[in-house]
Amino acid sequence: HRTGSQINTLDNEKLVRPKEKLHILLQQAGADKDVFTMKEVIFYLGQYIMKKQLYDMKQQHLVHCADDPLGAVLGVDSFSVKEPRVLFAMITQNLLAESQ
Ligand SMILES: C[C@@H](c1ccc(Cl)cc1)n1cnc(-c2ccccc2)c1-c1c(C(=O)NCCN2CCN(C3CCCCC3)CC2)[nH]c2cc(Cl)ccc12
Repeated sequence: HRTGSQINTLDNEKLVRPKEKLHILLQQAGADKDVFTMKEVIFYLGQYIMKKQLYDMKQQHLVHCADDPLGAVLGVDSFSVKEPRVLFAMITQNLLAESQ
């Protein structure tokens, strides 16, 4: 059977190029390059959510981003960090396929 979290089943070392709006958020979280591994995109988005305190203080797995550019980038008002597949799908829509 498969071990590890479902996050690990996605290729963390694949290189991706964020689209403009997502790239701006990653830069605000401290990123200083144009091409990232998925692992780095996730790390910087986590930093962004922390820095802007977008997570729910009571239910810390909930992220409220309706009034933040993150909401416009992901296309949702809020999400749960407990749904990595949904999250990866929203993030992937903001990535340029590096192979093209
Ligand atoms: C496992 C991981 C994750 C990673 C990918 C996915 Cl698709 C889901 C979930 N994760 C678990 N909780 C979080 C999280 C929760 C609230 C606020 C910020 C981050 C994260 C996220 C990380 C991250 O790099 N996480 C490092 C350790 N986190 C523990 C939680 N810590 C905080 C939780 C809230 C209270 C303060 C500590 C921050 C460091 N990057 C993310 C980016 C987004 Cl778009 C969404 C969520 C996360």
